[in-house]
Amino acid sequence: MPLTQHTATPHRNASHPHAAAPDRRQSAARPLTVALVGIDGSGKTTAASGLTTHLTVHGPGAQLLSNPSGRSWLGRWSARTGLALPASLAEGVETVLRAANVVRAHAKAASYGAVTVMDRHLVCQEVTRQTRGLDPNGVLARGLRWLRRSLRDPDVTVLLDVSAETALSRVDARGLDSESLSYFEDARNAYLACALTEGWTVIDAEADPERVLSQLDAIIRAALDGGTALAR
Ligand SMILES: Nc1ncnc2c1ncn2[C@@H]1O[C@H](COP(=O)(O)OP(=O)(O)OP(=O)(O)O)[C@@H](O)[C@H]1O
Ligand SMILES: Cc1cn([C@H]2C[C@H](O)[C@@H](COP(=O)(O)O)O2)c(=O)[nH]c1=O
Repeated sequence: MPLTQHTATPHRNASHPHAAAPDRRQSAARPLTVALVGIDGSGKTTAASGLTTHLTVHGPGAQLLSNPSGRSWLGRWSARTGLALPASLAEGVETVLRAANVVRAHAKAASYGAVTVMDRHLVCQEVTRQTRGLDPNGVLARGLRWLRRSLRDPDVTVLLDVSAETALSRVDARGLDSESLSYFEDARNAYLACALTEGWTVIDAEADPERVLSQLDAIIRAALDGGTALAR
């Protein structure tokens, strides 16, 4: 199934350390939502956090919203209890949680005056499902597609691209979970196909974190300057 995406002086928010109120002097900048996507280990969380801090310090302000599926939570629960959900049930839970988190993030982004950085988006779950060979016409798959059509696309979606080998070595070094090289290869190909169809920006995320950050900063500045962000 081909995947398509139809889809300063910061004031710290005590409830979210990465949320900063937009600088009033600069909040004339139109709000912009950027979603970072890519295979596990591509550096989304590292880049999203660095970008949010950078935009908070240098303007125009940013908030970081993660869109997790609860995989790490489920993994920890399994390790603690010695229980494991059947794969299909676990996948269902992940899909529902991802969808709920994305809906909540979009609601928060809509009322935020500066840059919202999203770590993952709905397409991540679609790529995961496709790579795992799940039914593309099941209720959850159709629900994800409906949600993508219903929600406004992020203004900018950036694919952090790394080789399957790099992803595998980073994920192995992190030691939280494990995946096979072929899983990463398939998932990477699915993301690249999607980027081509949707015209996403693809960046080389093999580079060191500072270089990744400077590429992202340039993309955001161009989008803010060039009017990619739509007036709301
Ligand atoms: N540009 C980089 N160069 C080298 N190592 C990196 C880079 N970016 C991230 N890493 C490291 O790779 C590992 C995975 O990074 P991170 O958690 O940011 O990736 P992710 O895409 O969010 O992964 P996942 O989707 O599995 O949560 C971490 O140990 C991180 O320190
Ligand atoms: C594949 C897989 C991943 N994890 C961990 C590794 C990542 O940090 C997060 C990604 O989670 P998300 O909710 O999909 O954003 O989950 C894991 O714990 N177990 C796994 O099998």
